Amino acid sequence: MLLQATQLSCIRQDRVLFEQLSLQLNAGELLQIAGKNGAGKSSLLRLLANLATPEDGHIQYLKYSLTQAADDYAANLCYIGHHSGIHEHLTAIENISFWRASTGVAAADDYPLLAKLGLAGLEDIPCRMLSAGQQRRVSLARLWFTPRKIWILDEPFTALDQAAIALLQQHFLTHLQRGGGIILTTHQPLTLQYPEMRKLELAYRW
Ligand SMILES: Nc1ncnc2c1ncn2[C@@H]1O[C@H](COP(=O)(O)OP(=O)(O)OP(=O)(O)O)[C@@H](O)[C@H]1O
Repeated sequence: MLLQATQLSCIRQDRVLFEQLSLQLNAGELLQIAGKNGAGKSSLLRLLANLATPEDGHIQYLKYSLTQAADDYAANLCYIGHHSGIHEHLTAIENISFWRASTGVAAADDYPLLAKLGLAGLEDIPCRMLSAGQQRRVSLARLWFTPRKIWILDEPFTALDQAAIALLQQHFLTHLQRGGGIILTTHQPLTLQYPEMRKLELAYRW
């Protein structure tokens, strides 16, 4: 088991988004968190990414609590939230070089990767000049070179066209086959069959 959350509670603006919520993520598994707008999906992902603390409950990475193993967990996690996380003044190549350097991944020729992501010819212009979908592609490029076991992805398909969604879903499959795990939210249907896939529906609570 990669990740286990036990009896989590989360309160935002005096509203209990969820309580006594437990889940687990195994190697090779994709877990989709579903629910209406405002149900608390992003809030749950932020707890699972150790970016916020639950009101109650605890989270374990392997057999360690996140408070004990925060650094180890961070080194094995790739979290991509609603915002692209790219530096708009830097080019796609510079953004990737920055991520590589900041996560200790060796430098490499990233032009082929950007071409694979449909960004050929756009590698060396500031990202602010790219379209929303192209910026999203740059942001997601991390998933192709970051050797991290757990991916937590908040609406990864936002702004992507069908071809990019298909490419990303195929890459999910490769990651799962290598023993990684994925937790994601999406309002769009997943169109690939994954060997181990579960869906957790978060009810909207008033
Ligand atoms: N940092 C915060 N401070 C105050 N309220 C927050 C905060 N984060 C989220 N909320 C509130 O918590 C509720 C759940 O938000 P969240 O973003 O988790 O929902 P969601 O299920 O991801 O929604 P969507 O499908 O629209 O992305 C919302 O009503 C939101 O206003």
